[in-house]
Amino acid sequence: MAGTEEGEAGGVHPRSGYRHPEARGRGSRMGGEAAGREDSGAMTDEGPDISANVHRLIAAPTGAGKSHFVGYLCEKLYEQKRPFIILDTKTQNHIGLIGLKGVKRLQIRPGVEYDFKRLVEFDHLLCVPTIRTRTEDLIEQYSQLIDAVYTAGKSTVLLVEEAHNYNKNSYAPSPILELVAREGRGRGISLWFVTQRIQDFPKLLWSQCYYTYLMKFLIPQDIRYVEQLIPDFTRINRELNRYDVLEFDHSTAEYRILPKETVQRKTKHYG
Ligand SMILES: Nc1ncnc2c1ncn2[C@@H]1O[C@H](COP(=O)(O)OP(=O)(O)OP(=O)(O)O)[C@@H](O)[C@H]1O
Repeated sequence: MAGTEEGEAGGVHPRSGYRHPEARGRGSRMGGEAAGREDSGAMTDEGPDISANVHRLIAAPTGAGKSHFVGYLCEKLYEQKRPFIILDTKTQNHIGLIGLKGVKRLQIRPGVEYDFKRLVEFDHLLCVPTIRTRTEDLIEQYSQLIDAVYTAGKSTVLLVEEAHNYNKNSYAPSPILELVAREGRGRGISLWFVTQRIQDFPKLLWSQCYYTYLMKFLIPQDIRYVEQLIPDFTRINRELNRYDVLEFDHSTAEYRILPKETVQRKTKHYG
């Protein structure tokens, strides 16, 4: 693999976190929402833009830093007093977040029926499996929970770990994810999909995301696949160092690189 090539991005320092001028101009689905963010040439310290109630995709290979970054985003939501529900597929992945007061951990046990309608009353919820929960059963229960959130019109961010697992295949999205991706924003629900298998994640769901966050990819087929939605990705990927995060805004085709040093966790990450 090519190493990082500082200075490659048309005179813009690739580590500065500022948008590449050539990436502009794919039109805007978000109206003026992205306006007002000026290029200034200074190092960014503003972090990712999580203000908009929009769906997002976080994708990277295993070990690339997804859950570290997701935890960081949840800390930001928490600071802003914005509700979130994490649907985790691992027992320990996000456990550090329960260090934040009011974050409730719910262990989903196989075969147990939950009153999800009541659970959606919690503002900050971390759902985890037991070590014996099969993925299939977990996805079934999480799908019911997503349905309950949607039905209740609970305004929240739903973080869906291993989001590729919900779908029959990459052309057949899970019905509940498709429904919430299409209609959820109107009910205040943002889906934040997380996946380590970008090629298995349905493009139909990805196309509903306004922001994509990517860490460095190493497999050429994955890079070419990403290029279908982010045309310049081969070049951008070369600019990424390990754990750096690319924030790509699909409404403007602009991007920023968040250097790994800026993705600082307050709670402990056990991933
Ligand atoms: N910005 C960062 N700075 C320092 N270390 C980081 C950063 N991001 C991730 N790491 C470290 O990299 C390792 C892998 O990160 P993480 O667990 O988030 O990967 P992942 O993509 O979620 O992996 P998996 O798909 O296997 O769950 C962890 O030890 C984590 O602490």
